[in-house]
Amino acid sequence: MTISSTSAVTVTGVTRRFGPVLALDDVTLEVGHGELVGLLGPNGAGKSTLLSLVSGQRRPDAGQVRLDGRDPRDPRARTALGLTPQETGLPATLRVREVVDFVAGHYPEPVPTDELLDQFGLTDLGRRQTGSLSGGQKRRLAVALSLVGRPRVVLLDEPTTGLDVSGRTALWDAIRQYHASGGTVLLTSHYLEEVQALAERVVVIDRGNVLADDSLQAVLSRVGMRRVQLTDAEGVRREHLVPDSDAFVRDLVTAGTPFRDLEIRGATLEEAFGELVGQGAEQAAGTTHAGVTTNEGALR
Ligand SMILES: Nc1ncnc2c1ncn2[C@@H]1O[C@H](COP(=O)(O)OP(=O)(O)OP(=O)(O)O)[C@@H](O)[C@H]1O
Repeated sequence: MTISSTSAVTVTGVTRRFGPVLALDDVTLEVGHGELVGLLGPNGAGKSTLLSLVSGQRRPDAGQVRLDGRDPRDPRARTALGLTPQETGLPATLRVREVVDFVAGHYPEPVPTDELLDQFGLTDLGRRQTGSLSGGQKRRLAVALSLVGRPRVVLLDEPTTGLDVSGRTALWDAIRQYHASGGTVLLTSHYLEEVQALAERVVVIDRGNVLADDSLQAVLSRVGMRRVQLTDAEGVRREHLVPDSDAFVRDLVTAGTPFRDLEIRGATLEEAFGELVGQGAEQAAGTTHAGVTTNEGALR
């Protein structure tokens, strides 16, 4: 892979250990300006470690990380960076508006506080102390704070975990709006639906290794199976995973098998992810089977 020094983020041959744990194993990744990249992987895959290296919080044991062409441990490289870590410690006695004003005060051209609060549905909570906010409200504020300085690059570690459906949708809109204005986003998520809804490019990581790095469409197409759903003559809804749905339906018709309410769709990102991570685990363990636990589209 050719690494360009002018990319938003470049990670070249990066290895990071924590004692005996190899969190990242010779990882190379490039994120161009204006890209929206979803970083997927099961628990402990190395996603947060990667973000902590890109944000300059940690140093790689080997390899190089660059943010806008600079070492992210240099504070000047981080002036154009926004970050929402998995957990954000908000000062409990400060009001929402005060926290936004405080963070905004560190930037030359911050988003006006009213505009930011409105964008994240926080206007009515502006006078509330952050300690009294619900988990979902705190999360929305944490993501809002990452955008207050009009960053060029934003790293979001599981931005919508703990949010209800409307909170998640509002946050997706805010992320899309930021991206549409030219911003670069690297986000991790356990919600595959979220990555499928937002990302143009997907990087799948497991056990510190990049298993796939491709467009969303290309990752989806790795799972060649089609899902055919139909209701049979007894009124029972049945589902078939088949490589060629046209041939499958043709065979049903030729055989005179009665069916109704036919639905055919391609693979979801969840299926593609399961296949990719399953393959990686098989290679690592030399086994023939590996499972991925899924729960309502969330990977844990
Ligand atoms: N400070 C640390 N000390 C020791 N081990 C660590 C430390 N930070 C991370 N690790 C280990 O490194 C590996 C990668 O962790 P990381 O947090 O990057 O995974 P992740 O993909 O973000 O997982 P999750 O989806 O659970 O957040 C894990 O085995 C983790 O236990």
